[in-house]
Amino acid sequence: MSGTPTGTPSVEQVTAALARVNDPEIKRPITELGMVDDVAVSPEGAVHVKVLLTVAGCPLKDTINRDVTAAVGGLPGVSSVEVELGVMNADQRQGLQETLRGGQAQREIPFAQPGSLTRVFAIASGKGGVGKSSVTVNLALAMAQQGLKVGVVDADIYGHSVPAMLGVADARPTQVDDLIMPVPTPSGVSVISIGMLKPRRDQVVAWRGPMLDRALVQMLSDVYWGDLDALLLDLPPGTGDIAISLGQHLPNAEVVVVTTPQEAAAEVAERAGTMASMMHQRVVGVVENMSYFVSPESGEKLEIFGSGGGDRVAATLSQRFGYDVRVLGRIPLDPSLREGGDAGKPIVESDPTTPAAQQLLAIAQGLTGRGRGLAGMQLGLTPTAKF
Ligand SMILES: Nc1ncnc2c1ncn2[C@@H]1O[C@H](COP(=O)(O)OP(=O)(O)OP(=O)(O)O)[C@@H](O)[C@H]1O
Repeated sequence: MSGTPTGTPSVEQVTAALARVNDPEIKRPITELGMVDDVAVSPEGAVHVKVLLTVAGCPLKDTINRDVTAAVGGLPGVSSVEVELGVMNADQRQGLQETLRGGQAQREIPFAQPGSLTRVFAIASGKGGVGKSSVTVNLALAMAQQGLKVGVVDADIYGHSVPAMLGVADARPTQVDDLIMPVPTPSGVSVISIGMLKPRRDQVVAWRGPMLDRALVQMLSDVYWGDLDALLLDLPPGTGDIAISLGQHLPNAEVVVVTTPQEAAAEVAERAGTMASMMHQRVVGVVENMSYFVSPESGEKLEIFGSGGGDRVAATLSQRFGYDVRVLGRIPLDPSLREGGDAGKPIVESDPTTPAAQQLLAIAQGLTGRGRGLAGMQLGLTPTAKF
């Protein structure tokens, strides 16, 4: 489409430029989401754009303002850009929700639908503190580095540490009526945490089965995840209510069991793996974390937590399930892994050449690189599970 006779862009050309601006949370063009309310171009090339935010006080309004200004300001003949920010009314928000739900009024878990192309990985452990959350965030980032669209659900009611590890500790999700936007993180993965659903951040969660179940379903169905290639869930340690709920709602989840080399940790990890199998989920492998420490002085490999835990869990689960459960990788103890987590910059991003990061990158590759053949499929014991 050509511009106006005076050389200024037409409204259509401005709109076409706006179609290249994505809403930072929904990750779709603002033009598709009904967010562009008005476009006007003066004969002198001054452009006025009215953008409707989904909610008042949208935390990302500055990003939207900047992206719109940059997209329109780059057009030839534009002398100035004025962005007016408004807020959607109830009807417009309703329309947005319908667009996002693909016209479906009913809320459902998209990842449990037949034909869903999202790989769901549940990261489980027998006991706390073995590094399950660290493994989850690093695998998520490693998969994002492979070019995949990745979401993370922090379902660990005891320790929701995932947002901090991803650099969004204090973020709260934007809510458009009853649709929740996952929080975008600097590394490109989106996250929602059970901690974000609490009315107050410092509130202690004392939820029992049904409330936890509702919280899990909410994180899976009320959150607009868009088209994800992979969804990773950080489960609470052990074999509690969340593990049961997950088995019921997402039987197609592939379970990764994290353990340390220690005998006691391995024993409870076996229970967590067995629980997943009872819920008809497939255990795709074992990650042995804190496997060893290389002394910086002598270069000696010190087995601080003993040895053999990963192999033991893999052997026991293989024997119990009658299919091969492999050790996917062994991650050494590395202070920079902890520091990366504390700083909100996981090690695969902050220190990717370390042996720990290399192991995590290889584990992610092993999980996603495998085709969608039989090896990646759930056992097929439930009618809902198709992959
Ligand atoms: N390989 C490692 N090297 C050094 N520190 C590690 C390693 N793995 C985990 N850590 C550190 O150990 C602590 C516990 O890890 P993390 O929170 O990931 O465990 P978790 O199993 O998710 O615990 P919880 O279930 O209690 O939340 C964190 O401080 C983390 O930085």
